[in-house]
Amino acid sequence: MSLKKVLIVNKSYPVVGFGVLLSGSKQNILQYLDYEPESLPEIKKNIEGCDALIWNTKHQLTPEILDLAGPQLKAVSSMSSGLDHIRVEELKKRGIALGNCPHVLDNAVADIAVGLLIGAARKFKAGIRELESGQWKYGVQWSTGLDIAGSTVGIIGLGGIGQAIVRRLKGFDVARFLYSGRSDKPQAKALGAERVPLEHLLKESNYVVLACPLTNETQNLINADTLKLMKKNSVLVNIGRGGLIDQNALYDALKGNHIFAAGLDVVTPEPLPKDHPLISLPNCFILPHLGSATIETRNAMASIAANNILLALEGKSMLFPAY
Ligand SMILES: O=CC(=O)O
Repeated sequence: MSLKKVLIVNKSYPVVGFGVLLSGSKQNILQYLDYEPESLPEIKKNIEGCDALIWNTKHQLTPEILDLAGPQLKAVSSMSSGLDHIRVEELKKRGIALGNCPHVLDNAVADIAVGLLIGAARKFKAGIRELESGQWKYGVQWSTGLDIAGSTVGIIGLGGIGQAIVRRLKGFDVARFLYSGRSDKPQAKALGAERVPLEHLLKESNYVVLACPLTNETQNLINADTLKLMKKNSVLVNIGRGGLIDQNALYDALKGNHIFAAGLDVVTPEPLPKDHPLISLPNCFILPHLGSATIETRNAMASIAANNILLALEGKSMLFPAY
């Protein structure tokens, strides 16, 4: 293999990933950039002449950045499952191989979804606030939340993560699992999940879990109109992307108690400014995008991204090609 330049745009890229890249060829030149919000000018400065990119930044990989890289750019891998930060069609048009890291994070993200669901339904945020401010009261009606047993759970997007969520929640004595999405999932039968139209799912579910990718079709899927369909005592969980929800509409629905609570691992923007209105709400339980953040999962993702790149540079198919 001739000398190659791989640009890793990533904060604290796991050492296993470097190991994989170096194992493929001792001749790869590795450049490493920290993933910071302000790093875009630095990325633009360093990208020229790269043969491959590990693109793990919230910045969009745009035609302008691809032009700056140059025509030798052959391969791009995200270190994520979602590809909403990459102009997929543009890369395809230019003949650049593109890959991602799906499946390996399904369990870790599903764990966080269940954590959010319990945390939101059982008022963890309000309870912790009261505990920390010395307001812990005792009373049979204090801080009462919602049961999971006997409930209907609606999963929007029954992919690998959605399925892992259902598997976990089966242990919680959920009465019914519904799902909606673009296609019938063959796995649904064994999981006992029934495919229904979105509107039906929103009306029937006590828990609505967003586990779908962000696309033009799913942008603001949860908005003022769809929130109105949800039950008053329902909980909304989002482990997909912040853009799936119109956050102003969610704020109004939570503030007005039109729905009971929300549990969000993903928001817009990330990081969310500390004075953001959603943070002020006791019934909005927010985590800082921890979905895939376990040591094992991040190592596995780094290794897949590196293998995607190595394979493409060798002219082979990536482990997880996007097209
Ligand atoms: O959010 C995480 C991912 O898409 O991998």
